Amino acid sequence: MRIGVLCSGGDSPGMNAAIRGAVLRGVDVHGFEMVGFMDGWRGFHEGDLIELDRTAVRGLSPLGGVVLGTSRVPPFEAPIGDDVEAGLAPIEAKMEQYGIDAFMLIGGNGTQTVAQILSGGGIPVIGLPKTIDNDLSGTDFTFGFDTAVSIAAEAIDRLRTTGDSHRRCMVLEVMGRDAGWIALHAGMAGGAQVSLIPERPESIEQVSEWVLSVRDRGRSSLVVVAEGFKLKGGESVVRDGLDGYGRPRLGGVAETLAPLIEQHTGIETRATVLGHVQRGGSPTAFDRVLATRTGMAAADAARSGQWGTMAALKGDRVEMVPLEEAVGRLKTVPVARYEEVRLNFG
Ligand SMILES: Nc1ncnc2c1ncn2[C@@H]1O[C@H](COP(=O)(O)OP(=O)(O)OP(=O)(O)O)[C@@H](O)[C@H]1O
Ligand SMILES: O=P(O)(O)OC[C@H]1O[C@](O)(CO)[C@@H](O)[C@@H]1O
Ligand SMILES: [Mg+2]
Repeated sequence: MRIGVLCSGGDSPGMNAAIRGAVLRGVDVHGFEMVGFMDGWRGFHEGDLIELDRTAVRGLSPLGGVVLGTSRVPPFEAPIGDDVEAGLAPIEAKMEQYGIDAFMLIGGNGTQTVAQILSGGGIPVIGLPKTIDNDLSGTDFTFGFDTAVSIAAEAIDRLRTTGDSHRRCMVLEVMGRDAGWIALHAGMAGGAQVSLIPERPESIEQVSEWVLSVRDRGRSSLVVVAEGFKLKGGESVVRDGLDGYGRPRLGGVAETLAPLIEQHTGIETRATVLGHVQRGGSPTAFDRVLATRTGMAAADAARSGQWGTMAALKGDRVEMVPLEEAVGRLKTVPVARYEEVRLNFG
C-alpha cells in the first residue's frame, strides 16, 4: 500500500512528530510506501511530493512547524455538489497518477471535514487531528494545544512582573477563533485575574469591575483574552484581509479592550498580542508523545483497513473514532468549565 500524507490548516507543534510516528510504524513495521505532499493540497495538485521513509523523518520529534509545509489551499476545484463521484474524480485521477491508495490527512476541523467528504466518496482516508485551539470534537486534546498553553502561560508570568512593577493592568491576547481553551488553560496556569473566551461575552462594565476589585486588594490585573472574544452586544475584532479560506482574520481584541479598561477604571492598561509565537517552536514533551502515538495509531488503522476514522485521544488511550464524531460541531469550552473559573475573577 502507498499512502499520501498531507497537512492543511494552520500548523501546530507536534505535526512533525506525528509524521514520524506514522512513518516509523507504517513503513518500518507494516511495510507501506509513504509519500508526503508539500504545502497541503498545493503539493497534491502540482505533483510536489517527497518519499517518506525512516531517513526522511530522522530527528523530527522535537522540531516545530511541519517539514511538509501546510496551507489552506482548497482540495476541490468547486464545491462538491450532489454528484460526489464527479466531484472527486479529479482527486482520484491524481491518486492514480501518483500511485496513491489512501490518504492520511493531518489537520483541524476543516481538514477532517475534507477527510469525511473523501471518505464518503469511497476514498480511503484516515484523519490525524491537530490544532493549537483544541476545538476539534471527538478527541480529548489535540497536539499543539499543550505547547500553545505553555507559551501563553509563560507570557502571563512575564507580563505579570512588569505589570506589577508599574501597577498596570496587562491584557494578553491569545489565539482561539471560536473556542477559548488556550485562554482558559493559560489563564488558570498563570493565575490570571480574568479570562475572556469567545463562548461567553462579558460587558466592559463587568470586566472593569473585576479589574477594580483586584486594585482594591492591592494587586495588578492580568487579563487574558481569546482573539474571538466579543464584548456583550459587540462583534469580533478583525484585521484587514482574509485567511487562505476566505474568513476574516481575527486579532486585535486586546488592543480594543485595553483603552476601554483604562477609560472605565482609570488604571493604566497595556495590551500584548501573543500571535503566532504561540504556534511556533519546539513542541512540549506531552505534544510530542501525543503526536507520535497519533501517527502510530493512524498507521495501525491503515493496516487494519479502518478507513473513515480519526486517531483520537480518549482518556489515556489513542483510539480510532468515526470522522463524523470529529466534524460538524466544534468542541467549545463547556459552560461549567468557564463558570468554575469565573467565580474567582477579580
Ligand atoms: N467544508 C469544506 N469543504 C471543502 N473544503 C474545505 C471545507 N472545510 C475546509 N476545507 C478546506 O480545508 C482547508 C483546511 O481547513 P481550515 O483552514 O479550517 O483548517 P483546519 O484544518 O480546520 O485547521 P485550523 O485549526 O488551522 O483551522 C481549508 O483551507 C479548505 O481549503
Ligand atoms: O494566521 P493564520 O495562519 O491564518 O492562523 C490564525 C488562526 O489559526 C488558529 O490558531 C487555528 O489554527 C486560530 O486560532 C487563528 O485564528
Ligand atoms: Mg479550521
